[in-house]
Amino acid sequence: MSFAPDVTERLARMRADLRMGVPIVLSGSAPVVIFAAETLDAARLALIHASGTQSVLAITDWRAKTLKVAAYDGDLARVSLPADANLGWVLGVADPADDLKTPMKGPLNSQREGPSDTHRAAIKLAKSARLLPAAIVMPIQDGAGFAAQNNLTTLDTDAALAALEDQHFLNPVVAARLPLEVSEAGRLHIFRPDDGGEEHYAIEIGKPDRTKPVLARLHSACFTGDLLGSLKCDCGPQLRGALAQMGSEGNGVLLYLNQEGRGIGLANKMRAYSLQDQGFDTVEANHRLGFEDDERDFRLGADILKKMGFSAVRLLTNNPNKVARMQENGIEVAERVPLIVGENRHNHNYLRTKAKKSGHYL
Ligand SMILES: Nc1nc2c(ncn2[C@@H]2O[C@H](COP(=O)(O)OP(=O)(O)OP(=O)(O)O)[C@@H](O)[C@H]2O)c(=O)[nH]1
Ligand SMILES: [Zn+2]
Repeated sequence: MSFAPDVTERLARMRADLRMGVPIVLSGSAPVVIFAAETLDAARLALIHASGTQSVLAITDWRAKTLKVAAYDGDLARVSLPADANLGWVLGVADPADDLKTPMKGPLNSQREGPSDTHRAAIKLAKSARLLPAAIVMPIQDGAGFAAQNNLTTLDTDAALAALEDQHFLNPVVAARLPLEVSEAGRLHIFRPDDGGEEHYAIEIGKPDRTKPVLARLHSACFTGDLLGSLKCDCGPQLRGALAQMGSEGNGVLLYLNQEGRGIGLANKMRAYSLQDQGFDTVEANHRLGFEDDERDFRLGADILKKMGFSAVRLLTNNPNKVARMQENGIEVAERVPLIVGENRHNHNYLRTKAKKSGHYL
C-alpha cells in the first residue's frame, strides 16, 4: 500500500505534461524520453540535438503513407531526426496543414531495426492527450535516473502500453432535475471516469421502464454543430431531433459523450476542417492527420447505460458501428431507429462520404 499514483494515475499526469510540452520518460529494456511533436519548443529541441542520441519522430502509418515514408513497424514509422532539424521540420512531418503548399523535402528515412514499443506508447499517449499523433522519442541510458534528475513523470513501457488499452469505468457523480423545452420531466446525470479523463453526461427524459428497450441516442460532442449551428455536419439537428422524439414519446435517454471530432478533439477536428477546405473528405482528412477514420470508444456508452439500469435500447442512429459496439458490450439493440435530419448543401458530401466509407445508412 502506498500513497503514490498508480499506472492509470501516472498516465493521466503524462497526458497533462505532454499537452504543456513537458516530456515524459518510459523505462524498461530500452528507456526513452518522449516529447509530443505539437508542443515541443525550440529550447528542448536544442537539448535533444545536444544529447547526441539517435532520436526519431514517431508517426502513424496513415501519416507515413501521406509522406511516402516506409512504415516498417506496421502501424507506425520511426523517422530519423536529422541533425539540423528545426521546429519547422518537426511540425512539417507531424502536421499536414502545409503538405500541399510546401511539400516535405526529403528524403525522410525511417528506421527498420530495433523495438518500436516505446514509440507505439508515445503515439497512443499523444492521441489520448488529443494532440497530433506524433512524438519525438529520445533514447537514454537510465530511465529512472533521468526522470528523477529532471523531475519527469515515468512509467514502465509494458505497463503503460497495457494500461492504455484498459477499459475505464464511469462512476455516477450526481443527477438533478432539468426541465427542458422538449419535456419538463428531464434529468441530467454526470458520469466521471476513473482515469482522470473527460466526464460524460446522460439526459434522461421521463421515467423509462428498465424492463423494456428504451429509446436511446449516443451523441458524440460536436461543439461546432451542437452549439454554433454549423452547417458542415448534421449533429445539431440530430441532437435536437433525438431529444424532441424522446419528449414526444415521453421517455428516452440521450448520452452526451465528450468524444469531440469522433474522438480526436476539437483542435484536431479544426485541422481536419482546414484539410477539407483543401479538397479532402472527412475520412481522408483524418488519415492525413495520422488518425483512424473514427477514434471513439463506445464501450463507455454501454457502461453508462448499464449503470443507469438499461439493458436494451431502441437506438437512434444511422451508424451500424454504434449498433455493433452496443451489442458486443452487452446492450441489446432491439431496434435501430433512423435519425435522418439536417441535410443541407454544405454537409451533403460529408453525409455521402459517411455512407460510402463508414457504412452509414442513408
Ligand atoms: N474528425 C471529424 N469529426 C467530425 C467531422 N464532422 C463531425 N465530426 C464529429 O463526428 C461526430 C458525429 O457524432 P455522431 O452524430 O454521434 O455519430 P455518427 O457516427 O455520425 O452516427 P449517427 O449520428 O448516430 O448516425 C461528432 O463527434 C463530431 O464532432 C469531421 O469532418 N471530422
Ligand atoms: Zn457535428
